[in-house]
Amino acid sequence: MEIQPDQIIASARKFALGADLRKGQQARAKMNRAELEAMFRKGAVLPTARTIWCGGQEFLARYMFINHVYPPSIMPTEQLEPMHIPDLRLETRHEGRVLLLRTIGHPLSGPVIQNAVEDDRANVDVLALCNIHKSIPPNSLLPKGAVVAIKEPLYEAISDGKYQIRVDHPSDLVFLSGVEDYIPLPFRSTTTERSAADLNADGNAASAKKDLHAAVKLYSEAMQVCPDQDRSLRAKLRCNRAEINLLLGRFEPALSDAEAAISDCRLLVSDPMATPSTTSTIDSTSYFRGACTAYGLRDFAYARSLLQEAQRCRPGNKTVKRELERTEQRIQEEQTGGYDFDAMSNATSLECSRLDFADFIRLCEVRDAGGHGKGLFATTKLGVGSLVHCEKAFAAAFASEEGNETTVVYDLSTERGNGVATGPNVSIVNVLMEKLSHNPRQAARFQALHDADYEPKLPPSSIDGKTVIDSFRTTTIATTNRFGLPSVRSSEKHEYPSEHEAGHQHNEDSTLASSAVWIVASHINHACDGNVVRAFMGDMIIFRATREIQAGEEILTQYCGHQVDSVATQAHTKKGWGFECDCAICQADAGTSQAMRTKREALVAECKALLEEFSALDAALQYIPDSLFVAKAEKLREQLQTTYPAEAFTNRPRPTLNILGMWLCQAYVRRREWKKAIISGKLLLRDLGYVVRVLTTGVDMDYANCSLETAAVDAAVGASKGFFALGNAKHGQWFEDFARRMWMIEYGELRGYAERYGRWASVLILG
Ligand SMILES: C[S@@+](CC[C@H](N)C(=O)[O-])C[C@H]1O[C@@H](n2cnc3c(N)ncnc32)[C@H](O)[C@@H]1O
Repeated sequence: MEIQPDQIIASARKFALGADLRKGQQARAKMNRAELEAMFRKGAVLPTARTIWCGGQEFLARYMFINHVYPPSIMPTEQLEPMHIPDLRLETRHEGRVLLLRTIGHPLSGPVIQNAVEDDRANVDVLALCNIHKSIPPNSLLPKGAVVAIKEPLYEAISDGKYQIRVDHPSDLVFLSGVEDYIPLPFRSTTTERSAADLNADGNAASAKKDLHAAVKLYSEAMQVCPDQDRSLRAKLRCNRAEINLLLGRFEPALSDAEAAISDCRLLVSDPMATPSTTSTIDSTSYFRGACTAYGLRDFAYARSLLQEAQRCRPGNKTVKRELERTEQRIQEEQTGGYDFDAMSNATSLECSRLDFADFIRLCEVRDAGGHGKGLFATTKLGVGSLVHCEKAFAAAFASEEGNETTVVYDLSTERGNGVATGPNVSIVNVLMEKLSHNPRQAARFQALHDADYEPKLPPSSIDGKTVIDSFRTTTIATTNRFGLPSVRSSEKHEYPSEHEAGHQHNEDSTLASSAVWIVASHINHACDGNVVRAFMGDMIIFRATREIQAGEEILTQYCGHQVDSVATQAHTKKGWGFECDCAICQADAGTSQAMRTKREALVAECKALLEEFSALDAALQYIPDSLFVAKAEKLREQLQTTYPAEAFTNRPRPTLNILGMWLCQAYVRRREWKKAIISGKLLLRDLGYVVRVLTTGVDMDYANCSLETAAVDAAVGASKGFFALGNAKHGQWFEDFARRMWMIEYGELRGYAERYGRWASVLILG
């Protein structure tokens, strides 16, 4: 049976209303220890996810609902008053209190990680950790027998009649070593202290088994017991831990370890106990680790200087030489924007979406954009098609990496989900929480992004050895700033609009189940007629100018596709991003009467029906549209045009005309009606805001008010084929060059062009 997301959300909302009525009460009929032990026995698995239908597609999805929004605890554990499980009250956050618990089962992992827990009086319950990145093995997080503090816990009923202590902010859970003096006696650790060398050896063994989280923990424990005077072992431990943190993407702690190891090595040189060969090995390793982490933090200049030091320690080392060359290439890219886009495209695949390229962000700057908050502005004049900005994602979650089982997180208080309205979305928030929690300086950059006035704004701080990050604020920032992106690249066949669909890929396109956040690009504000378009290759976002941009001009992009009119567009931007678009197209449409809008809406529905009818025939037969179809389409197009007040829309895009315009261009090519192919191509370009003048001497094109979409390429291909067929090779070539150039701007590369327009040609041969 098909289940729609709306049904799931409605039943969760009903449940949450019921649960709120029990706020402050004690839980009744809870599971006992035996039941919990059975549920969390070794090897147990959660029931599989439910199949749901979303955006016309079938998905396996798990749902997680947020009913309470609250900030993370900023209190150190020892300053909180201990409580016990029976003190917990439903739907309540227990401020100023702490639960000291021990896990008694084996963790289960779904949208959250759960385990059974007990307090020191043998009361039991369920603990649930939210916002945990899937790369963290549940068993390394909540293994049986772990002693943890849950700061200012939230207790809630969950929809299947059970209860849970819910942790939304990872820093609200603190692992205890068992020696803290506030720990209840039954939870005290009885193990004897082990030497740093033994712990280091265990860390190495865990690392060899790719148990990275265990390895970091062991090296950290070794650091704690390593004698200060054993500088050689300290430096080794730091290098080892840096290597593992590097693999885990925890670059900031990795860099501080590498830098501390470098300082240790400086002291080792003058240490009579240390042998020169050991010192030299540790020395070059620490420089190399430092360089790799600086590279991971995208500080390529610093990475280069550390690699040069590593090279000094180990002249002729091939790995160092190779890394130095790679780093030089990144420095070149960030200075000149001279990317090898073919290499970028070729490097991108379903299996590899995270690319190794630098950012080119030198041509723009972030500054105040008046009523639009901050914005991105050109610092230099940029020509049509020029590369404006290219950036690697700060954090990305790819549907291809996540598999087809998706977690849909839905906030019942804000009625917002991570893509639930139009399609499941993999969890960018979990990716962000992992990155921010271990890279506080990076967290500060992310938290400076637009947060839709979220309160409270807690700066990243370290409490109980953990970086405090508010997962709800992170979700808000991610929702406001992320872009939906294709799993591979924009030019993939299935990622660009089919011939009957106009518009860009945008955030709410259900095919774009992946999403990512780019720090600098997040400052770009919206306009329906933006002056740049974005393309994606893996996790790189590429903006090119669709028209000439003056120095000092604001860079603007389309967040979402065109709606039927400005009222609908403004309602859409208001709902999604909290503002009403006031771009030139929306302003031009403001004078359109309500009667005209209603008429337009009805005509757009008619267009869609007509083109769907045609699609069904076309798919089966490679059908050449007959004259009746074409006449109907032409008439509809003319009627639609009358719904745009002529004066207000002179040289302005009339977005709803694109759908029919694209279809007509192709239809005339298929029917070999070459004059009409040229006329409809020119008309469509005009409807996109280009001013085209075809003179005997050449073609004159004014881009000033254009809105670049695939429709522009279709229009130019139609005109080009028409001119060539009628023997005007000069104009035919001009439009073909224009078509390729527009494709390149829109998709960042020519890949996909031949495939799309080759199909037009193959239909011709058949016809
Ligand atoms: C991705 S951020 C863009 C950068 C943002 N202006 C800032 O200050 O960081 C999206 C937010 O910018 C604002 N914004 C974007 N385009 C706008 C527009 N055309 N008019 C008014 N506000 C806009 C809205 O507040 C929106 O939620």
